[in-house]
Amino acid sequence: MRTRVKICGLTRVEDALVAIEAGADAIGLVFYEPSPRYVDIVTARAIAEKAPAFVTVTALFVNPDVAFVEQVLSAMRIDLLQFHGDESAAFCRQFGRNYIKAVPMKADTDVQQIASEFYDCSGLLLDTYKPGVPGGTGEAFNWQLVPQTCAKPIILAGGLTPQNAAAAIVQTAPWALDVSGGVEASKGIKSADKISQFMQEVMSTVR
Ligand SMILES: O=C(O)c1ccccc1N[C@@H]1O[C@H](COP(=O)(O)O)[C@@H](O)[C@H]1O
Repeated sequence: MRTRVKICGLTRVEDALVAIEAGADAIGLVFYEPSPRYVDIVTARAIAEKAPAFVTVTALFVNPDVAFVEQVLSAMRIDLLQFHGDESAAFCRQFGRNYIKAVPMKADTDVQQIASEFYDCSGLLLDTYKPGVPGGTGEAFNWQLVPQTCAKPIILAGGLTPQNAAAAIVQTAPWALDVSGGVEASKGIKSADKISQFMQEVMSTVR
């Protein structure tokens, strides 16, 4: 089985088309204004419209207002919500949509307990913990912290690149990888070459 791939932080239609053509299973739109990958609703809708069937359009939020999430949901096709802040399980599930929850990984993070708290999530996205930075750090965490079994699908994130994607899969056997900065040419702008290399590395590790 090939490990699934989400390419996050798309800010341009042309980058989304490259990601989809390369075989991305999901694309991510960042609705968090401080991020260099932030997309406004008009741009996000133009990107989302390009996603064919079976490519999951994901909306990423960090501690959003309920009204803002609802505004995004009513403005375009969104298949999956990604919460990357301190949102509670009750907050995440109130929209009645499939969602994934980011987990900032520290040495003592209890992933099993979080899986039980977020029992209805579609996956836990394990990302690098960095004080004051909710995500998109471009830094990997200690993959030995990834549990070998979990009640929820594990999505590995944080500092993934074409150079470490295959090792990440071999070492952690995740359901999916989530990459943003590692396939960029510059902040917010994706590199077609890096996306292609990343997907080739993932495809080289079919299990
Ligand atoms: O990409 C961002 O700018 C971002 C901002 C706030 C929260 C999450 C963000 N991105 C997510 O962070 C991880 C890892 O990113 P990277 O590959 O290390 O750059 C990934 O899940 C992105 O979706």
